[in-house]
Amino acid sequence: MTQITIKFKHIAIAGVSLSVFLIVLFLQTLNNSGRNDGDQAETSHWKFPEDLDHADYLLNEAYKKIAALEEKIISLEGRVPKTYPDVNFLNYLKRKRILITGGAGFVGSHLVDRLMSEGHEVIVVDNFFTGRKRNVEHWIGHENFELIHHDIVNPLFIEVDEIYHLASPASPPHYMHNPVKTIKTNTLGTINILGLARRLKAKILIASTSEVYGDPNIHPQPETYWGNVNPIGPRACYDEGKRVSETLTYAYAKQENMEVRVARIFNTYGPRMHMNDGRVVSNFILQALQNDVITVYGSGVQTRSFQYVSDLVEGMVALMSSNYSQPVNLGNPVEHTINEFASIIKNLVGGHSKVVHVSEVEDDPQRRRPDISRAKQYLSWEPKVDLNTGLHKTVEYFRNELKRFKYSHRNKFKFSKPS
Ligand SMILES: O=C(O)[C@H]1O[C@H](OP(=O)(O)OP(=O)(O)OC[C@H]2O[C@@H](n3ccc(=O)[nH]c3=O)[C@H](O)[C@@H]2O)[C@H](O)[C@@H](O)[C@@H]1O
Repeated sequence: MTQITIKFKHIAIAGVSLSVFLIVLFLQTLNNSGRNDGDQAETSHWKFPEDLDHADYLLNEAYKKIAALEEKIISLEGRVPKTYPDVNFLNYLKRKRILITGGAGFVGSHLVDRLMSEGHEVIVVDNFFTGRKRNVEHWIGHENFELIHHDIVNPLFIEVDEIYHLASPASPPHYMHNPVKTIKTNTLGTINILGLARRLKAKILIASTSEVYGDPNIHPQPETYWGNVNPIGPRACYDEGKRVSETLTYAYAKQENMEVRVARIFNTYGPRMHMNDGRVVSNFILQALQNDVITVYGSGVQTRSFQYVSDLVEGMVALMSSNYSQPVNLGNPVEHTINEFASIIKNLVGGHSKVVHVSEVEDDPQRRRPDISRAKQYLSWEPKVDLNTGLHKTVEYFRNELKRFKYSHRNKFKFSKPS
């Protein structure tokens, strides 16, 4: 049935194209004969007004036919069933209604995929500041999926069993773009979502960050470390925002007797990172793919430990289903300097990019590596995807994104190269 419909569509489109072609040909002939006859206006038998009227009439008729065919195509397209990724069937006892705030973002959308494929009902709430409909478009229309355009700074009233609260910009250039809004999202937004969880008696997982440790004096960082954050620096809107978010979570848990989970997420990368994300993984890969200079901020001896997004998602799901309510680090403990990371990307992508050192970033944490003993002990979780495997997938993703941008006129002006 689908094939017949598609064939019919092609025939219809071919028919419309042929009609348009014949009409244009006819009009051109008319026009040419008009011009030729005009040269010998005195002797000609050309009846200009009548012919023009007739051409108008034909053109109108053609427009009508095209409009009718277009309508037909739209109605036929509506009948072609959309296919979705496979999902398990869960009976009503096991199936949960799960809210993911920020579910159209990079991490959120991978979590959506995981929970949808398990067979749950997933409701995504996103204000699309950094999230994109494209990240979840493969679920739009699915009976278990709902997408709500909403900013969590305003209260939200829906009915769910569990909440993953991820909504917040996470990349430094994004969260510094509007620091007040970042603080509002992580304070007012978190209060609204905790309030919702309290009303519904729903279990809630808060996405916190390694940034609560600031520029750490203890290495690697265990969850018991209280951190070293500059409260008035450029990163404070996010670092302090997330610290307040954690404080609120435990205040609600104690006062309202709620079940809470807190994931401290370390540097995460993978497909669906935004082209304009601005974090080191996407910047370096895009620079290498385009043979631009690879920009290392500062000396490049600062370190990070990178985890692939599927590992993070597994960690979050394990944390939610555990009985453990204290904060848990989710990250990959394999640590690299940024200089090393630049070489890794350059070797992986190839090309002839040069690595250059540009000015350092204010308050840039100098060392970061998670101590994941807690996650191992309480969640039996540890990362599985090594850097090489994860980066291969991510490079492939960005290669395709660049092709999309090259051939899509719509996107031509949207992507500004990382600098
Ligand atoms: O990726 C993440 O998950 C983390 O990213 C950021 O933290 P940050 O480690 O500063 O992330 P990047 O912007 O990717 O920077 C990593 C290091 O690379 C450097 N960098 C970044 C970009 C670039 O083009 N060149 C470069 O040398 C930075 O100066 C920094 O030392 C966020 O603040 C965290 O919330 C988040 O958990």
